[in-house]
Amino acid sequence: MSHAWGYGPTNGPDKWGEDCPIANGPRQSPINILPKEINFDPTLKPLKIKYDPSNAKGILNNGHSFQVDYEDDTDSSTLTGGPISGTYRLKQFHFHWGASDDRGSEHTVNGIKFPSELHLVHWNTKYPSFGEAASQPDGLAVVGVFLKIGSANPRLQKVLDALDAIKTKGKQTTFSNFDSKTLLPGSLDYWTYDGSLTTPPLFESVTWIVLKEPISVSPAQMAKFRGLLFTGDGEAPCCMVDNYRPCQALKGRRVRASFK
Ligand SMILES: COc1ccc(C)cc1NC(=O)Nc1ccc2c(c1)[B-](O)(O)OC2
Ligand SMILES: [Zn+2]
Repeated sequence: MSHAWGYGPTNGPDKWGEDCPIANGPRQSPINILPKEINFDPTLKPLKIKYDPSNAKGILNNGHSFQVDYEDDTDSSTLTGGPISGTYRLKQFHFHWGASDDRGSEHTVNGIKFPSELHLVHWNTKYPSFGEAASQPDGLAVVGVFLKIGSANPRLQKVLDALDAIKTKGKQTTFSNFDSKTLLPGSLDYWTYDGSLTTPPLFESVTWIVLKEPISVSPAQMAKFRGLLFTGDGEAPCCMVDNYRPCQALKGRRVRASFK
């Protein structure tokens, strides 16, 4: 690809392999989750999530999604337990969504797409920084949460209200005192497998932890996501929608469940 990657017809997921050969690697994400073919693994521990709301720093439109960034210079917002060993620090969270409610998630369950998927990104503190960890096989742990159309989710509202200030690519604003733990569903039951970033550079560095229980989002709230633009100020506007990668081949990988 001569131009930057994206989700359009000339720079979208089926073109990423031109610049990123790992796009066809052995542990690519996302995948379709088939619960009937998954074994409960009694050795899996419960997830332990400890987030400090004061670590929230800012919210940014990065031209592919929007992300809420966290202070990660101490162990005050961490993920431990689950399938991982050691301590992983929360770095950022972001979403993927569709142009309509029938698609938008990256992972699918029995082939079903959800309208959106939340990714909470954590890096392994055995490495000195996120940038170092991002390319290591055990570098990242991402908690994926499906969003399902239903009643308006009050926990999303503060994030949605900030989107007007970051409509175009490159815009950012301060975003403080937000407890991302409130975005999680009641149950922390999860599926887990070894995978990758779902956007270039597609590093095969992610232990995926996909929660079984979705959180709710209303159609009006989904419309707010779709009001963002992929494009920057002064460019021909292009709605930020369908910023999800299609499912990739499992290539023999095992998916485990933390629940029966
Ligand atoms: C240009 O992008 C980079 C350049 C340099 C470094 C070190 C990392 C990145 N990208 C990156 O971390 N993406 C990224 C990180 C985490 C997640 C995803 C993408 B996702 O799959 O969407 O969900 C979880
Ligand atoms: Zn993501």
